[in-house]
Amino acid sequence: MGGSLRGDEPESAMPSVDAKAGRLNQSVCKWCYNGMSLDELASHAQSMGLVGIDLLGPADFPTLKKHGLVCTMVGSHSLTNGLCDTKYHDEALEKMADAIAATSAEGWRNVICFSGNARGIDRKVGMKNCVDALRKIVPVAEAANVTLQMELLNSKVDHADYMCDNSEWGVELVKQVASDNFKLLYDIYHMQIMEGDIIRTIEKNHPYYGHYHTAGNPGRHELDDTQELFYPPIARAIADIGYQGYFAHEFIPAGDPLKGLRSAVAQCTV
Ligand SMILES: O=C(O)C(=O)CO
Repeated sequence: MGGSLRGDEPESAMPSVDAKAGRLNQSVCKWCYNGMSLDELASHAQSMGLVGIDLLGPADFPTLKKHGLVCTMVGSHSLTNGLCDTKYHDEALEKMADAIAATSAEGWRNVICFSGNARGIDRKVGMKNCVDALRKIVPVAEAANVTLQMELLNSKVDHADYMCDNSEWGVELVKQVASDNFKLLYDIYHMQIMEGDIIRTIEKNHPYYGHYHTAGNPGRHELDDTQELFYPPIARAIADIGYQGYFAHEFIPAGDPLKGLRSAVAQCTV
C-alpha cells in the first residue's frame, strides 16, 4: 500500500498509483464526480490503472471505450421503484432487459437492480415478489452471460424504506433465485451503517456478493482517517478470497476529487 490515509498532501507529493499492480479490479462511480466530464474522469481512471467506471448507460460507452475502459456496472431501473413491489415489475423488467442487451453487446458483465422501497409491503411478500420478477429476467441474463446484481443499501441514513438493506435478507433472495447470474452488490459504506462486521461478513457470504462499492463512514466521503473504516485490510480480505469481479469506489469527495480517488486506489492496491 503506497497511499496516504488523509489524501490531503499537495498534488506533487502524492505517489503515483497503479491499481493494476494489485489484485483487485478497481473502478469508480461517475455520479460522485459530477463536476467532471466523463471524458476527463475516464482519462484519470485509465492513468490510475482502473479497469472501468460504474453506473453508466449506453450513451456513455463510446467515451469509456476511447479510454480502454469498460462499464463495470450498467444502470437499469429506479432504485425506489423496484422488484419488491409488483406494481413496478413491468417497467423494471423492460429496463433490465434493455440494459442486459446493451451490456452483452459489449461483452461486459454487470447490470444493477434494486429491491426498491417497501411502501408497507411485508419483507416475506417483498422477497416473493423479487423472486417472481427475477425468475423472469434471470434466463435472459444467463443467455447473455451478464450478472444482475441487487444493491444492498442502508435504510437508516440515505434510503429510508429500501427493502434490500441487510445481508441476511439479500443472501436468502440469492439462494431462492438460485442462478449464478444473480448476486448482491455489497456496498461497504451502506453495510457498515446497517450491520458492520465487514470482513467477517464478506468472508462468510462472498459467494453471494458479485460486486463491491466503497466510501468512508460516517459521511460517505474519502477513505481517509477522519472516518471509521480501514480499507487496506478490507481490500486484502476480498483479494485473498480470490475475488475476480470489480471493486468500485463510490465516495463523494469532500476535498480535491482526484487526490481522494488516488489515495483510495492506493489503499486498495493490495
Ligand atoms: O445511491 C446510492 O446510495 C448508491 O449506493 C448507488 O450505488
